[in-house]
Amino acid sequence: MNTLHIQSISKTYPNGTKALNDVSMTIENGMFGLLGANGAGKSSLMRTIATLQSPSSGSIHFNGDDIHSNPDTVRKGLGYLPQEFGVYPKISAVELLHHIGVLKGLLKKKERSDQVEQLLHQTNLWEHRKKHVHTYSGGMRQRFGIAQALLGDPKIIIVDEPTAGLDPEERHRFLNLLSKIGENIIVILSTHIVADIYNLCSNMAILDRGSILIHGNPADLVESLDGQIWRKTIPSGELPRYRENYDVISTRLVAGETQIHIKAKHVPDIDFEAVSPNLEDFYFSIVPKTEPQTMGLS
Ligand SMILES: Nc1ncnc2c1ncn2[C@@H]1O[C@H](COP(=O)(O)OP(=O)(O)OP(=O)(O)O)[C@@H](O)[C@H]1O
Repeated sequence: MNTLHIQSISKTYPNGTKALNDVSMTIENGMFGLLGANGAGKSSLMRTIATLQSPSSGSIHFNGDDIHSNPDTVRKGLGYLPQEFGVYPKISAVELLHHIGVLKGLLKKKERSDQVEQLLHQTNLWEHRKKHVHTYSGGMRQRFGIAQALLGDPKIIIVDEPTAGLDPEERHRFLNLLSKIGENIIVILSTHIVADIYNLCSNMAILDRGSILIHGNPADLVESLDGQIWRKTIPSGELPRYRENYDVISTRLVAGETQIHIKAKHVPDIDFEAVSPNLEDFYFSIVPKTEPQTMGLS
């Protein structure tokens, strides 16, 4: 079992932005989802775990090693797929993987070739291995990103917003790949897509303005709202009145009509309908309301 122990991490950038504020949690093997709106601090936390930046205070231990005191030891066991992978050189996927493998210290050619071949099969890129990576579709690039992250047999993989811009089929394929990988190592998935976390992750945390609001098992968190979510379709002009009188956690347009979800321990009014809560309801019920909430966290 691998263990990542994050203790009281804070990060303030030189311009004074406080991106992380006293973040603590322990992550073990499996898929861990980090959910939060734009600017919540997800990438800052990912980059700190990946040792690409140091925290202003606090520490992170991976299997007992302090990762910022021993970055080299930790980097060997770590794979990172950043939000922006950058510019791809005009060389084939197989050549690029060999190149990255050498940078990761896989110096024995035979061992490297075996890994590259196995990863190209695992990510379904074998038949495209001779194509230049810059000609790949978005989904293929992301799968290539996972292949390079897995080179060197890491014990922890960090993927930052990996499904942004993928079509539904590519997204499905990519997430299946991640969940298989997550059986044996730690996979940390940062996203603002709630469904991805609910479907894949055994544990998750919600980050809001640099702080962890809650962490736990997604199904348990959702279950804690059982019997407390109510739905009603209303004329959109009446929304302000409902906001005044009820705890409206989210609104969505359904066939041109406004549907609201409210949170209440008892049926709020005769024409509200009880609904089974989902992770979106949980998210909106816990994140402080700064502006009107809409379904979908983009
Ligand atoms: N290098 C930096 N210098 C200064 N401020 C930064 C830097 N990187 C991020 N920030 C700021 O820190 C806060 C957290 O940003 P971060 O990118 O970690 O959030 P995020 O949850 O990953 O958001 P997104 O989903 O938009 O990527 C934001 O206010 C952002 O503008």
